[in-house]
Amino acid sequence: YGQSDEPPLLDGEKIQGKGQDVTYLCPYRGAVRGTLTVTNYKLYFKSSEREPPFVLDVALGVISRVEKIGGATSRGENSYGIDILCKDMRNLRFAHKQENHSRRQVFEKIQQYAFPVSNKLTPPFFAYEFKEDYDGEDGWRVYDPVAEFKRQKVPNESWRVSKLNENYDLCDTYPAVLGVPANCTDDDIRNVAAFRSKARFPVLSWIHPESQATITRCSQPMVGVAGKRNSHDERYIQMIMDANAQSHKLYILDARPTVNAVANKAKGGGFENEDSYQNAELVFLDIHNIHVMRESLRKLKEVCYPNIDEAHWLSNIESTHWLEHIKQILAGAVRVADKVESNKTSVLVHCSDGWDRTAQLTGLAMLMLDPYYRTIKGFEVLIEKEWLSFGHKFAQRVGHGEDKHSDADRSPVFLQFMDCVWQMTKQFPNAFEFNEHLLITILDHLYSCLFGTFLYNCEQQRAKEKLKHNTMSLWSFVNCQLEEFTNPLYVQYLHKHVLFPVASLRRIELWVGYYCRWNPRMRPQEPVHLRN
Ligand SMILES: CCCC(=O)OC[C@@H](COP(=O)(O)O[C@@H]1[C@H](O)[C@H](OP(=O)(O)O)[C@@H](O)[C@H](O)[C@H]1O)OC(=O)CCC
Repeated sequence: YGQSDEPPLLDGEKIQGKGQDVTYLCPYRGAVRGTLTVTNYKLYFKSSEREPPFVLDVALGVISRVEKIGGATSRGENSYGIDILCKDMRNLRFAHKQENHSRRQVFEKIQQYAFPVSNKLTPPFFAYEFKEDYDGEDGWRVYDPVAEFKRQKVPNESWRVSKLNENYDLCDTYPAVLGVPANCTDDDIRNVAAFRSKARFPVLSWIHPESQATITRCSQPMVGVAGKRNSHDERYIQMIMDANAQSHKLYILDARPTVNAVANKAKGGGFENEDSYQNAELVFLDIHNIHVMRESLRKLKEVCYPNIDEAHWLSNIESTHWLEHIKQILAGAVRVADKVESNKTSVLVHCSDGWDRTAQLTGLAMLMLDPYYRTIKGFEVLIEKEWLSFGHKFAQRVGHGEDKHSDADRSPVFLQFMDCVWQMTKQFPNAFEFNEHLLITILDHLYSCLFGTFLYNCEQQRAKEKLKHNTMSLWSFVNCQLEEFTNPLYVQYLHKHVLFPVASLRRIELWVGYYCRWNPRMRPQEPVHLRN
């Protein structure tokens, strides 16, 4: 056949628009002439004069902003076209010929299908139209909360599995199935939930198989400026402590900087007063909020794309503070893991809402403490449990389908978690069954909206949308080709269970494989065919 410029189409994918004789202004390879095709899922550019052909294959979900460059009167070379800002650290610029009148159609189709929620398309995401067999793998069956509790030998004499939230009317952002102290009553739970922000009361994340020390998680107590107390909350935390016979102490690790924890009092929130929680020790971990992290990544993108100023590389990276934030998160998780493992003492982790920094800390600590989560299936369970089922607001933090690129609720919280996981794989190269390609693939599909896995903000919404029935799980795609995502250096650790990464800046590296992935100079010569 001739060199067709038609994109390969997925099941359910249809071409919506096409621009002939468009020029992609590649920051590294210069101007590339070719054809730009827009479908209901992706943007596909293929060069017409190069051998081998140069291809760009970009899921529309990764687009954060589309702008027209130049107008009818623009005369300069390549001064008339489209600028596309992406969520995965790159921008794409295409030049059109005015006389072709192709820009409008292409621009409008990209806008329409990159922001299906803002444009009220039905169904709202391509995930609802995409079907694939994946050798019969069903990723929706990877995680079952009761089975995961069973793997942790819960229920036991100290912890029970509660279905009080099965209709999500106790806490609408929590999972239906929860681990709670065995001797607390449902009424206790209702009273404790009333004292915690958004009813996200302390529940079990992980229990140490030998010591029975636990990691529990929650949101901030509604202490407020008046310093309100709640005897149910205080007694409940005592029950968590008593559930661990090894220790008469409990650490409450508040992820926030103290200034923000105090500021939250002004909105009725705040933190536990140690006088009210007798045997608890409160520690602040100094991890900044979603706004600081969003700004930090914005600066990092500026430094990494498109060109890298070799002379100022290190000082530019330092000025983004990104690596300090990564270090702070990893150091916080090490403290959680150390208290549980070395001190055999239970830890309660919280922040303001308990769905961003708390998920980072419990997830990372569980990776350090339990080798199961370092397997591919176990890592999938960890993401389903500590991130998806506990209501990390993926749709809002990523902005799925919305054209609100400056939304203050967007923030790279999950990306930071994956960056910390990558740091751990660098420090322990044979402790993880999965490789860097799995981490990058998960992040690509955090944006792509090809799978139902990361859609919406909490379990209740996902149940309502019947995602398990109407969409494919990302884990189907992963589990049908495990060899692609397996770390060849993996040694099934039989003895050494616990990993303590060194969370100091001298050991933290910039994840160039992700942040500079589009810059061929930063990577061994990439194949010309750039697939996302
Ligand atoms: C006088 C008004 C005081 C006030 O608004 O307090 C509110 C805090 C906002 O609280 P912060 O904790 O700084 O910031 C919050 C956390 O990032 C939280 O994530 P997580 O799950 O990790 O907790 C997000 O879900 C919230 O959207 C965000 O507002 O704002 C500040 O502390 C800014 C500095 C004053």
